[in-house]
Amino acid sequence: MRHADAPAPGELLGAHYGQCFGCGGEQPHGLHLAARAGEGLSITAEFTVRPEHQGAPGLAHGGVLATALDETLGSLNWLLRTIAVTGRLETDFVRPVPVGTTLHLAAEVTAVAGRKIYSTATGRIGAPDGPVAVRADALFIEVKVDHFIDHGREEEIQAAMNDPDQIRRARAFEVNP
Ligand SMILES: CCCCCCCC/C=C\CCCCCCCC(=O)SCCNC(=O)CCNC(=O)[C@H](O)C(C)(C)COP(=O)(O)OP(=O)(O)OC[C@H]1O[C@@H](n2cnc3c(N)ncnc32)[C@H](O)[C@@H]1OP(=O)(O)O
Repeated sequence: MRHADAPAPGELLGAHYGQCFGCGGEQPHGLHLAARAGEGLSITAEFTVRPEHQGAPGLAHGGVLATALDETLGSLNWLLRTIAVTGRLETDFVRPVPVGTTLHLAAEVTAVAGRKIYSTATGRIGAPDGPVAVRADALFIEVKVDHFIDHGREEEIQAAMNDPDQIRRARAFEVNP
């Protein structure tokens, strides 16, 4: 079920962490992916491929495209107000994606079973109804905030803990009645 306090359909979701390679605004080479809440348990997102994202000349690296899918699927957490990490990500690369392309991504939750959140996403070239370039199916696993505190490098964890905005976000996610 979509959480009662989930962002409204159409609302832009901010970054869950400023240094995130997928969505963070403070990460110069990151994807700067911008996600928006959809209806029900769905999300849309856009990501424009820049020269620093190349694999082959003029084409996006597959791992970067997998990151865009991972980040979009991870954004579904905002609708469940659950903290979850990627356990499994199965990706289909259907078409090459040139530098300069805006990839239009759409993701939805397909099932939740205990801590397991199943979801699926597509990325289309140039427009929300453009040709499909990438697809992914994922399994995210719900974790407590301790997951990050226990495993993250000390200096970034300390910086995050000293950032009231970051703490507020973490707490907001953990409240999941
Ligand atoms: C003050 C600090 C503030 C910080 C605040 C931060 C707030 C941020 C908010 C939001 C952050 C979101 C960030 C999103 C970023 C984008 C998404 C990513 O890229 S995430 C990074 C990549 N992923 C990992 O690094 C996971 C590494 N893996 C693990 O840590 C563990 O393996 C983990 C947590 C995923 C599972 O470990 P277990 O010990 O908790 O649980 P077990 O019992 O193993 O699994 C639970 C169930 O899931 C299944 N499962 C687990 N992994 C599976 C897999 N790979 N395939 C199939 N099933 C799997 C198991 O079979 C089990 O199922 P059964 O309950 O028995 O039915």
